[in-house]
Amino acid sequence: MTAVDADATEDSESITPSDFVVVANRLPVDLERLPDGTTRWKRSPGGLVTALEPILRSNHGAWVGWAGVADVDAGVIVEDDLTLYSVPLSTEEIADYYEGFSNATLWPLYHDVIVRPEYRREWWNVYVEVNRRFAEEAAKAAAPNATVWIQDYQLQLVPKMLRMLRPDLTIGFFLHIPFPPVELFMQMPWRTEIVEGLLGADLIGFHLPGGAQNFLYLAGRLAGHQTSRGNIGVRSKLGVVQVGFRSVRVGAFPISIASGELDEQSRSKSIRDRAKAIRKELGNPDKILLGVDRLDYTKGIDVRLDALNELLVDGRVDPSRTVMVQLATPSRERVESYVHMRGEIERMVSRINGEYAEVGRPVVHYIHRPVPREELIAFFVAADVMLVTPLRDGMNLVAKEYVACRSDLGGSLVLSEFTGAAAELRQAFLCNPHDLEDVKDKMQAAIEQPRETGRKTMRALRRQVLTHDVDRWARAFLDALSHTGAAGPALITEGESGTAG
Ligand SMILES: O=P(O)(O)OC[C@H]1O[C@H](O[C@H]2O[C@H](CO)[C@@H](O)[C@H](O)[C@H]2O)[C@H](O)[C@@H](O)[C@@H]1O
Ligand SMILES: Cc1cn([C@@H]2O[C@H](COP(=O)(O)OP(=O)(O)O)[C@@H](O)[C@H]2O)c(=O)[nH]c1=O
Repeated sequence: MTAVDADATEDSESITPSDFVVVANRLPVDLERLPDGTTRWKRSPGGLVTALEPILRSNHGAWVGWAGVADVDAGVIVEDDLTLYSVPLSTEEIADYYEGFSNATLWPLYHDVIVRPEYRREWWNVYVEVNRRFAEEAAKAAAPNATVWIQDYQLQLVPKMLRMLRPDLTIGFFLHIPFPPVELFMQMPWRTEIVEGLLGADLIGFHLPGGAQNFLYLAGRLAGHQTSRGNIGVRSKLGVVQVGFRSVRVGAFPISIASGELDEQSRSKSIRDRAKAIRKELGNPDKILLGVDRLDYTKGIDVRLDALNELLVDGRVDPSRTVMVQLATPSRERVESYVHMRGEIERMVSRINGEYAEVGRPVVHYIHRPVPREELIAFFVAADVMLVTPLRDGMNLVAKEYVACRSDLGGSLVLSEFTGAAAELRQAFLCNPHDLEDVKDKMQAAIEQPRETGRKTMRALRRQVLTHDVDRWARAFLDALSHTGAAGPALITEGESGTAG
């Protein structure tokens, strides 16, 4: 392991621990290795950072996570009111913990086994070891009676490990991906260890009541604990698991985006101008269809390409007046199923273009690299039809971002029923991605939607997205956590209080 520039990092022994600690697989910054061998930090503020940054800063918070590159020990980085504790991972640990157990076992199992999960003991052993290191780092970062919020499927054992190290802490856990149906979860050879790992938390949050309910049932069946019986609500009616003297709460807290900020950004002149320029660069088509995803088999990029192909074959879409843009960020590129899927998608794009493109006028524009934020917003503003067709997705923030960017009330959203977002965006063109005819019908209806109907629909969608932002999500979860039995001193949060209870 090489150490990063000693001037930028500090020795963890000399740092004051924090009252609020976030623990996630990735830090909110990525370390970049430059061609000359030196490194530099690149901020990657996603929705989670945006939502938590004010709370973190008001509480002199800390973030524990991996810096995104192998074999580098970045140490502890102290910014004004925020301390970053990096957890170094070796090349072998990335292969076994991140690419292996997290993304070739848990990810496919939790996404309805679209791809067959691989159960390998050596991956599990490294997952346990790496989770232990995250727990140890979190224990160092947390002040007495602090609140610690652990994020996502990569770290499901951390709640129990951390509780054993630091019983004084209030511990929350949030799962960003779906929690699977009971029958699928039962495949997992280490199912009891995972359920018990999560039960180390005081509050376990899921996007949807269904996932929370599945977990509640398994806590009784696999770990033998007493559980509450009533239905779990959205930000309300939490379930309870009795773990000895501790009551663990289980709830549904659908995540969202910084919608107000995005709405404002999308109204700027520079974005509007860029959106117009994009349309012109695409040859001024009547309709621009857009897909924006990590290149992941869960996202159903193949589904929408298949549907478009058939609509073209059937003559229901005119290739001279319609263009599709697919922005696909590279993701988990060393995992076999991702390599395979990339080949499939690229074959489908060339097949459509081979049949229907003219010289200088492809029907499908495919970009396989990360797109800068401003450019992405301009694409949202330009697109007439947004295609969000996952086979399964925990939430899907892209769907909400598209809606937040449409203050002009233009555009239509085709949205898979198998996303968390579909539970909130009911007015979208909801489709079943397993039913190709349904996807084709919804795509065609979205393309042909009359302007006035579209405006009404978009107004309703925007009301939902603008009133349920990521700040509300974080506050609802943290308020519920502060009402659990174990809670220490309340955190300083801003604005109204959440509705969970
Ligand atoms: O860190 P990576 O392996 O590059 O993957 C990126 C993130 O993907 C997943 O996102 C999920 O969280 C979103 C926000 O809650 C949700 O909208 C989406 O449906 C999920 O797929 C993953 O859960 C994160 O941990 C990854 O960092
Ligand atoms: C393609 C692309 C996306 N983004 C941003 O990434 C996130 C994606 O979030 P979502 O919940 O839809 O899905 P996953 O977490 O990936 O499973 C969203 O905020 C996009 O705007 C981006 O910044 N750049 C890109 O090229």
